[in-house]
Amino acid sequence: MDVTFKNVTFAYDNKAILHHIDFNIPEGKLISILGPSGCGKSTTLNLISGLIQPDAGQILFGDKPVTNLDALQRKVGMVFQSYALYPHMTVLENIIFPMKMAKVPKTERVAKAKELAQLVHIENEVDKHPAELSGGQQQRVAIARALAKEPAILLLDEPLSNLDARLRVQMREEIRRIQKKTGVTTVFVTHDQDEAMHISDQIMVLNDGRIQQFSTPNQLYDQPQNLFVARFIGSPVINTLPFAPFKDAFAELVAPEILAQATHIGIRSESIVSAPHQEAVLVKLPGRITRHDQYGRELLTEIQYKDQQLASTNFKQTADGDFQAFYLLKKGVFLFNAAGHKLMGGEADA
Ligand SMILES: Nc1ncnc2c1ncn2[C@@H]1O[C@H](COP(=O)(O)OP(=O)(O)OP(=O)(O)O)[C@@H](O)[C@H]1O
Repeated sequence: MDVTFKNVTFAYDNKAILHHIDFNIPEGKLISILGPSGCGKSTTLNLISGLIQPDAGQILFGDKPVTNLDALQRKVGMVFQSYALYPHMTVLENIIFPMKMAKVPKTERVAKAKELAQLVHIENEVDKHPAELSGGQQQRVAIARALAKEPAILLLDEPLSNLDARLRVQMREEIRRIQKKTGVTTVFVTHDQDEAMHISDQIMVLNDGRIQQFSTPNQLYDQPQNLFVARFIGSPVINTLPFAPFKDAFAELVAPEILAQATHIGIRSESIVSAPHQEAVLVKLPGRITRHDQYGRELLTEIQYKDQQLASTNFKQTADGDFQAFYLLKKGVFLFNAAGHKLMGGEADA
């Protein structure tokens, strides 16, 4: 089922949380809502679920307006950070519970619960109680229980934050697999850009109750619409510097109106190279290597250009203090105006 928000606004006690939000979540896709703490991610999810209602605007599931329907009527499945399993019930009983509430006949619900246990790879633990399971296993049960309702939409609110780093990576792959297998439209809330980038068909980047960009992971990285998205997506974080020291070097490269408006330049670390190979070069600049740091496989090189420091992850090792030319590639260099809007970079032919 696809989900549409039309001009949705929401406030807590007169404090505006979401401002005129418009979006469409396509059917059968996995969408992440990504943004810093307090930006309105859970509020957006709760509006989709029907736990809260908007102050203005419309919410549709498919063609059907659901703005005034509660969570039960909307048929959503929810999984939270805390697994919220029933401790006195076995795994199988936990998965069965929503079907029991929906008065699904007994043999049918037991068969369905076993099928779901298999889907989430928990079939060998069905007679255990939640306390006997690891965090990852408990989250599998929570997902199976949410799917037992045959929800129109599956909503996951930071479901992996209680797991350790390795298990998080494993479980995000699992969620992706389960979502693909079931085809259920899924909305996943996270503040972890790496998680969102790996799991999603599309990512809605929120900041301060406003959608900054709603695109595929690659588009967010290669074609950020503003400085916030450019800085929020990507690791290491993009170099963002004042444009003034670069202005002369860019005079021949960009239109005069862009040159006049640009206040900041964003440069991805891999777009700063010591020698260009096949890639399209934007500009050659003089610089001094000030530092090299090896982090596992990654060599991070610090380059001084005029009074600015740039970090590259795509540089050949040379002696520190060396003067040498470096190159900025076309791909991964962006110019922004004072309001943070992108003026140049990330075009399809770059
Ligand atoms: N029940 C509530 N009453 C009043 N204010 C609330 C309530 N719930 C959330 N807020 C406020 O609404 C804003 C958005 O909260 P929300 O939980 O949607 O953010 P979030 O992006 O999910 O954050 P986090 O990543 O920290 O969970 C925050 O400023 C929060 O303090």
